[in-house]
Amino acid sequence: MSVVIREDRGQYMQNLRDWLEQEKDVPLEEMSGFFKRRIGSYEEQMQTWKEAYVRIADWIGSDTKSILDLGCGTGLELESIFRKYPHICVTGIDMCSTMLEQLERKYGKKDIKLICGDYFQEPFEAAGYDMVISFESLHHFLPEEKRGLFEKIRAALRPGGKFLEGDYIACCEEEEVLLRRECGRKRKAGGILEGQFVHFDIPLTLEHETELLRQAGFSQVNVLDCIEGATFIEAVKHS
Ligand SMILES: C[S@@+](CC[C@H](N)C(=O)[O-])C[C@H]1O[C@@H](n2cnc3c(N)ncnc32)[C@H](O)[C@@H]1O
Repeated sequence: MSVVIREDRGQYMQNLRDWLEQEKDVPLEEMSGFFKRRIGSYEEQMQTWKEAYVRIADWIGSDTKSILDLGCGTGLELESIFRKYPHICVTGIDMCSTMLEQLERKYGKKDIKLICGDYFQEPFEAAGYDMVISFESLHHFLPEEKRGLFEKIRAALRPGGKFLEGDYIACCEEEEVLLRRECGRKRKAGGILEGQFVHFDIPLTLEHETELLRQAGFSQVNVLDCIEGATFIEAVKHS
């Protein structure tokens, strides 16, 4: 399927440039602190993607018994999944304990295991999951960081398993380059150490994101849809 990432690319890029100029002196915030400070309004903010949260369940195969959710946050993407598959077994990883506490309050009675940690560092059970999902989390990382993570995701899937990524994808190379450059500038200005995670969006273009998935060994990579700027990509691990 060919998807349109932004309907009005020219206007979108102009708005982005204006916003970056307006925010140029705003310091970066460390990742988990960013979400912790916003926990009160977080779920309301994320309603931009309410349709995406509902649609995500359509892409979970009916034979899926176990899911690994990377950057699960408060579990917004799990609502439609649990509604459709109440007995599905979920492992959720997130580095923000405050987000996980909210998830626990909602889904504590479900078959769910929560890990408070960094998904780049946490080991994943080899061939342990039918699906790996991640919604609106991976666009904070550089391609060289994501490449190794995609290999780890592939190894965590059973043969025939799928990785479903729903994320912010840059509409053009200019957006990818502009945001990465601005992130680098802000990191330098704030004296942020290499390897420290900050909340700043550095999405890749669809071409670059899907190429990384192929490089990680996924032979079939399908673009499913783009809903309110969240692009869904399915990467299949062949048996
Ligand atoms: C925008 S929120 C999305 C959360 C959830 N998927 C949703 O849609 O509501 C991004 C989440 O990714 C988590 N996150 C970012 N980088 C992470 C990392 N390296 N390891 C674990 N969690 C991470 C953040 O703590 C945050 O909860």
